[in-house]
Amino acid sequence: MFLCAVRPRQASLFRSVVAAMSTGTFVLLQPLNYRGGVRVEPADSCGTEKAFEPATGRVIATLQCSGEKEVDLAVKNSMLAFKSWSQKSGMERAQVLLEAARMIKEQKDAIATMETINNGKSVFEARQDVDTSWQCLEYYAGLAASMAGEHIQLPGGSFGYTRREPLGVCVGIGAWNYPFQIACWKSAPALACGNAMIFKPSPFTPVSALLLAEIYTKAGAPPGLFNVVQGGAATGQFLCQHPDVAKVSFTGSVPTGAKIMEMSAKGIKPVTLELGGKSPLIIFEDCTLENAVKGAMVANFLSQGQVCCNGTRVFVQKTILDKFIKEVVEQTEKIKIGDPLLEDTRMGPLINEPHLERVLGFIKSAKKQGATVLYGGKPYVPTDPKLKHGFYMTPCILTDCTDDMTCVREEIFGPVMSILSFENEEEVLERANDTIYGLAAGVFTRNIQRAHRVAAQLQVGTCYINNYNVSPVELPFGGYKKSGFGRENGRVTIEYYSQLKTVYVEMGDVESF
Ligand SMILES: NC(=O)c1ccc[n+]([C@@H]2O[C@H](COP(=O)([O-])OP(=O)(O)OC[C@H]3O[C@@H](n4cnc5c(N)ncnc54)[C@H](O)[C@@H]3O)[C@@H](O)[C@H]2O)c1
Ligand SMILES: O=CCc1c[nH]c2ccc(O)cc12
Repeated sequence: MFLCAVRPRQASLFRSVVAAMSTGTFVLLQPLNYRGGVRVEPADSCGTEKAFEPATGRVIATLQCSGEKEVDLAVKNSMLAFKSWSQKSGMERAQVLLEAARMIKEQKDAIATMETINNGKSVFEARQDVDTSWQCLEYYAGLAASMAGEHIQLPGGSFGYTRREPLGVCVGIGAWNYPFQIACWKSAPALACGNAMIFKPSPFTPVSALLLAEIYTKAGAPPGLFNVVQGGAATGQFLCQHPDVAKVSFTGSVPTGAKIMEMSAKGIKPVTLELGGKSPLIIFEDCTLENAVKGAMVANFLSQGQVCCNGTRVFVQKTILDKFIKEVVEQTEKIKIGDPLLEDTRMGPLINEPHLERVLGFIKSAKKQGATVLYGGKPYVPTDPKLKHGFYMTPCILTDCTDDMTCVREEIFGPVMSILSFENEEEVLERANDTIYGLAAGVFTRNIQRAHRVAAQLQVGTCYINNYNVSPVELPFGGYKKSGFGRENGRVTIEYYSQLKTVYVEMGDVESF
């Protein structure tokens, strides 16, 4: 039996314990809320939620969902931290973020192991997520000191200037697919701008946000600057409705996003919504086929397909359809499914049983509607007996798909690639844009004019040319249409975590009536 984490001064012990950890051994024993720089049990609760180890199907924790009182305590505590933090210079804030980034880098394997145990993604991928996480902290540390306003000369020697100021206590609400990374992508710009943050992870993945909270404290953040409250929808509602919360940044589904927006509207709070997608990936006959095939795999099977921006509608030009299908099936057959903590595993289990059933249900309905299951799409039981109750399935390739099928219209959030064919550019653009979503898109072609022409016409927040699912922190990420608004990452995100004050300075006399 292992504890999930230890106090900051025991961090090296934590690293060695976690590094030695194997699938099926982990138990959560410590409190899971974080307030005032320490782990705490919630002051009150509104029910419980179970967190699983998806690889084995074991329950690793039963969470107490934080009630209204606990949420209020967390907000009050964060307001105190905000007072001192918001008065610090950008350079001072940067020092804390840089130290936290250094500690994340140092504990990369331990954090990735924990993420894998709680989420099910392969440890190979989880390490990449941790890299993008510390990079995000470093990036916003770099911007913190350069946050500045303008000086504007006015008639008669008068002038004005603007100040970029923090918002206050911001709430981050996360999805379960990138638990640690989402916590970093929200907290790093928030803290860099001088805000405090209360983060609520998905109840399915409560673990890694706590590791981040402990790291921030150890890096020198004042107690309360980054608090964690655990819980589900009710806890999320208490947070969004709290009058002293200044902003909500949400990552999750469209229906929940709509509710968050409604609650925030009542309190006139700004929101960032990072929602779902059904992104098109367009493969032209003049592409480099090998790259296009790899791109389609990355666009569909990373994190067991549980990625919001996945390119799940794969449009392939008719002239290369057969070659593409043959190659993509060959590559998919090679994906090693199994224990996500093993170094050579590339596909672990899905997040939980109901989600696995839901994904398999989409495949069943695709068949009914006339699609062909060319490969996979079945429950999978690894040979290792300890994994037999895990939530595994084989990656699925669907062909003979049409634009009106459910598998082509709805977000599946699992390893299911729908292949569609097209004749020409004009036609494919119209079909690619025929969706309520607008998170991302991809285009594979060696024709440079075509690549940019297509990118310009796709109604999406991110368009990949000759690659897919690469998210460097320097580039803004977010949606068009029902995939949300606001951005994470990139310089622009500073604007989403700050407000602009204008100061007018009179150099003459006041003119009266
Ligand atoms: N665009 C992006 O950046 C992005 C990233 C990851 C996931 N997603 C999307 O997230 C979805 C999968 O994640 P999920 O199942 O965790 O989504 P979800 O909407 O069910 O839950 C997301 C979070 O919202 C909380 N929540 C649920 N109801 C709430 C309410 N009424 N008020 C406040 N909080 C509430 C949940 O507890 C969880 O923390 C997919 O649709 C996926 O596309 C989007
Ligand atoms: O799952 C969708 C894309 C994504 C990957 N990592 C993160 C982190 C934070 C987000 O809001 C979205 C994503």
